[in-house]
Amino acid sequence: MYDLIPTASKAPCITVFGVGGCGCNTINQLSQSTLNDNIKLIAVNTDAQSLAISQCDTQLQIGTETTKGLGAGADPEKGFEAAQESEQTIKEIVELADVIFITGGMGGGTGTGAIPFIASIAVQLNKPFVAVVTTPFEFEGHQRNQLAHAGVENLMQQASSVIVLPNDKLAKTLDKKITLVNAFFESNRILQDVLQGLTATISQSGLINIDLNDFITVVNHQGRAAMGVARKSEGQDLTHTINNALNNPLLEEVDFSRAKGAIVSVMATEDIELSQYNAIGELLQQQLDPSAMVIIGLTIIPDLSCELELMIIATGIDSDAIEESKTPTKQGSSSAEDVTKTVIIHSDSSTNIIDKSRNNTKVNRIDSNANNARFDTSELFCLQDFLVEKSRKEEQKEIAGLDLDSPTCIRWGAKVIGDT
Ligand SMILES: Nc1nc2c(ncn2[C@@H]2O[C@H](COP(=O)(O)OP(=O)(O)OP(=O)(O)O)[C@@H](O)[C@H]2O)c(=O)[nH]1
Repeated sequence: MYDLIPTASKAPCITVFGVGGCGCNTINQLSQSTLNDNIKLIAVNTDAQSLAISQCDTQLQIGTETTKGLGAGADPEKGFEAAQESEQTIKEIVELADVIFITGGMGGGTGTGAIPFIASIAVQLNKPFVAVVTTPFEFEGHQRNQLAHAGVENLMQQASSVIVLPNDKLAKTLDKKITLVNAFFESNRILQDVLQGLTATISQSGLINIDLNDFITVVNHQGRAAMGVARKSEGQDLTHTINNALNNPLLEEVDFSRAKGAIVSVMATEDIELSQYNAIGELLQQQLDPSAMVIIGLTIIPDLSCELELMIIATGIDSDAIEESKTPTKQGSSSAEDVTKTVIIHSDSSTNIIDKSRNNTKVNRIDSNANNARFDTSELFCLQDFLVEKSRKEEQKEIAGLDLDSPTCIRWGAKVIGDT
């Protein structure tokens, strides 16, 4: 029923498409940070000039015939046609990925038109993906906003997990004197935080890995997705940190309790106590629907600059829960400072070149089952056994005695994936 894959096996290939001007800015920012080398960043644009100044290693100019190297002129039809013209190349890139993130700004031509197209290819090729898009500032005008909202709706037809970062929310939350560039930087940093958290836990670098199939199950829930990040400093209350993550000021106000699933990535120093890890699970269960499938991964980062960091992606939130929850029902609020974080996951990230020779692992979609609560505190107690076992094995400097009947979290040196 299960295949055992040795630790040395490859981590899932995560491809991030940054589409249009906004998407390319995000990708540029991401390329400055330290990322695992299983993450491929692709800057996609119609605008050749903008790509020329991109710092990202892999660039894809789409629609060379359609826009002649210029932008799509705020015409989503053109953006769509441009992506269609480059369908074959997009397919080749998507085919090589195990998990896909697509990011960009809605409201212009390239992002609004090409993001849903790339999403449709991911669906065709049966790849799990999450889309993270911005909506325009109010001052950008009614027409841009309308285009953006139509674009989000269009994307929702393709994507099961769509996270919306309203730029207007940025304007209201951040210091009034902040420059536009810095405001964009804050917004782009959210994606950076989430990606770093996710990749550490989906990859094999986590102490308790999020199984790729669990990830697929959660992101396949139909409906909106939302994400939140927060950090806990010494002496701060854990409940406060969780509330901060659930009330992230830069995101749409959503009612997390209406989510059908959540992926939680915990990053902590080696000093994390079992009781703390346990408390995170219990507190989250109080905040989320009891039937929600919640999966929690843990990554130990010895030189983490705070006590603990938390990243939550909640999925399967129905659209009504977005507009209805203008006033957060949960206690606590957070400031932009709360979401500031620096994570060093791997120091060996190098190139972002796509390796076309790489064999691709086919990822099957799994039917989601909202009533199947995955989070079970009994698993946490296995952690203690796991830690004892780990230190014993480290002393002996050997990996032995894998117990196939044990839950994933207590198997050291092996990753378990479900039937594929
Ligand atoms: N958060 C954030 N939003 C941005 C950034 N750059 C642009 N935007 C937003 O994204 C929307 C779309 O702008 P672009 O991404 O430049 O447009 P495009 O998709 O390249 O489309 P065309 O220029 O028409 O080809 C804008 O209306 C802004 O609201 C950025 O760096 N960060």
